[in-house]
Amino acid sequence: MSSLEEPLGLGDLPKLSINRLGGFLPPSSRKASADDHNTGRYNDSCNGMVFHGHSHQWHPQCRHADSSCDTVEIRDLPRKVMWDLPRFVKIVEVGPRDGLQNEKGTVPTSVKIELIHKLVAAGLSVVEATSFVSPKWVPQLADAKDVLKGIQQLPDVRYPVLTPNLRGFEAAVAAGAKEIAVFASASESFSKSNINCTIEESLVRYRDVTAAAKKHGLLIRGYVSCVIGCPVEGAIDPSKVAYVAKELYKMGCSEISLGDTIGVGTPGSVVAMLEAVMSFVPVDKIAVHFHDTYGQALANILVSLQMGISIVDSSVSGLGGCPYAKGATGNVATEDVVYMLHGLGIETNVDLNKLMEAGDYISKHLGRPLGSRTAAALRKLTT
Ligand SMILES: CC(C)(COP(=O)([O-])OP(=O)([O-])OC[C@H]1O[C@@H](n2cnc3c(N)ncnc32)[C@H](O)[C@@H]1OP(=O)([O-])[O-])[C@@H](O)C(=O)NCCC(=O)NCCSC(=O)C[C@@](C)(O)CC(=O)[O-]
Repeated sequence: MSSLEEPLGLGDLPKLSINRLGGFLPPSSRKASADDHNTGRYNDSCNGMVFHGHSHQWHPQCRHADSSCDTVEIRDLPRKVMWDLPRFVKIVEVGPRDGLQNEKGTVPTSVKIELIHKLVAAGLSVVEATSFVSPKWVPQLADAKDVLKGIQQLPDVRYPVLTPNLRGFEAAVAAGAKEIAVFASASESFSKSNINCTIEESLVRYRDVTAAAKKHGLLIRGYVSCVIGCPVEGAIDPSKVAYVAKELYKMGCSEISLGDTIGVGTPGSVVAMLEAVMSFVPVDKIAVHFHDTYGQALANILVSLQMGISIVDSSVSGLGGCPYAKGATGNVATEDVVYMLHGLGIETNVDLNKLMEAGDYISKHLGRPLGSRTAAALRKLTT
């Protein structure tokens, strides 16, 4: 990584100036030794804050006088301060589907395919490719078959596609899908406007789809939308989200993605919702999917990580919205998620530079500014 794409976190600290970091971070990620403490080598740079591995407590007042102090790797500090953050987060890139389904104009199939290739080249191991839905409902993705057939699927990369019914499922399999996603809602009103049926009707339908997928040995992702709020019904009770998540899990979804479709969640409401879902679905099977309407998405992701989640959906350049959720903005930008995660010392396997190239490519094609704050800031620094 070049220093410009490096987040101002605990990544490659020697490249960063102490002043820019507010004098807080030490100039190296190696272990601080007792010798360092005695010589006071770290005093200026860390304001006397040090983590004591033996007591598992944060000591803001420590002046490094205790030479027996058993310090932990400084790179690990965020995970200690913020309780057991995961070491690795799997990012599920949803831009080519959730992003492009909301575009007014039609994006050529070749551009969609090139975008997916660029995202995979950036290191993303899951790229949601398209939807096999009714073209009357979502004309933007009417070329689903051509997109899926056109991409060069790599063996270690997943390319899930949305399938709302058996018809979509069969078309997806015929086009080479190895993973499908079913999408239910925790809100009755949204279920009707999005897939034209009640929640219970959708679950019946998805039992057929998931049974067929299992027969074909396909992986199945399950979405619950409106997990915090609905454009019509307002706040959604966490127990409703937990119910739908549990049903999707029971029918064989190996990952349940919880969508704050209109982006109204805050860390407070997200904690309550996740707690309810975690009573029924193991934490390692849960993904979070935040839209950034109120600018809360990164905070919501952080609190989700603190609760043990390690799968995060996001969309390159913040593309997206939902055609049936008026006013909802795009998903949180993948670039911003990667920047935050790398700043926390969490691995993603994603190359931020290459990811930004993908964001640049699609933003230029759509004729709009970069939707990622990280990409926009780094571009300003380099021009
Ligand atoms: C579910 C249906 C199909 C019901 O649609 P319907 O109108 O109730 O059903 P229908 O069976 O009467 O079908 C209508 C027409 O579509 C055709 N059709 C029917 N199925 C298919 C299919 N699979 N592929 C292609 N064509 C299909 C069908 O043949 C018929 O064509 P006609 O006879 O009139 O010429 C429709 O409502 C639909 O496609 N909805 C999808 C809407 C959508 O994609 N919304 C965006 C998803 S985003 C989301 O859910 C949130 C999420 C996941 O991103 C998470 C978050 O952000 O929080």
